[in-house]
Amino acid sequence: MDAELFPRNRTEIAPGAVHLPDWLTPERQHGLVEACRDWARPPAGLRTVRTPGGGTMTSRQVCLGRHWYPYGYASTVVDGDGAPVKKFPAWLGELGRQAVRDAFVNDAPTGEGPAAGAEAPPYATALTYDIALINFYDADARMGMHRDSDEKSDAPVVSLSLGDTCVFRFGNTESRGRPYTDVELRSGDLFVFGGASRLAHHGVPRVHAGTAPPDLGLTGRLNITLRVSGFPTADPVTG
Ligand SMILES: O=C(O)CCC(=O)C(=O)O
Ligand SMILES: [Fe+2]
Repeated sequence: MDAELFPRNRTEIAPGAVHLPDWLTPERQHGLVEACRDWARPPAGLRTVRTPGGGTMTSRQVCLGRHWYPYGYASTVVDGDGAPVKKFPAWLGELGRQAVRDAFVNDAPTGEGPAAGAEAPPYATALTYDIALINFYDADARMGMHRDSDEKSDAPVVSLSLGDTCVFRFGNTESRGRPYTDVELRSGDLFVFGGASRLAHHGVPRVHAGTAPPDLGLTGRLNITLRVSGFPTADPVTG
């Protein structure tokens, strides 16, 4: 690990919102980048998202389990090639549960990947993650302040970062403005927001180009958020 003047520790940014630096091992990061490359291929691959006002999002996106479009979920790419959304793999759901377990255990280690045998909060094992939104950011991409509010479940959102470092702005539930906290998310970092922070506004005002770990083989930034849809008709996941 790089020598740091100030070590990066587990930090509770707001009630229910936790940053765990270096949660993913380099090997796990590599595996996730490879998986993202596969998911990004058509059909139902990486696409530019058009907003109802006629704008476009600068990050590009691919979804698993359910297709997100502004502002809802569908089983096909209704605002793209029309193909069925790719399956959400069971192993990704297990990673989501592990993330929640580690995020809400105070002494979760960092730099060693998921903690083995950490005691789970009682609800963590029952969380059925079934949606992934994967955003790819090039050097100029941003994401405006928004809330993740199209899910019908209040389960925590699990966010995994790969590649370039970004500024992640984590705000409040009332407005897109202050108060907010800017957090640097680097490759391998985990951020989980649930509880009182589940509907907090957040965004990505800046990506620091060229900061990805050289060995990762990724130019740009990938972010994977795992969500529980809470939809009664959610398709079963596959391995
Ligand atoms: O890229 C990020 O870190 C945040 C992504 C996000 O907020 C979203 O996908 O809803
Ligand atoms: Fe979001």
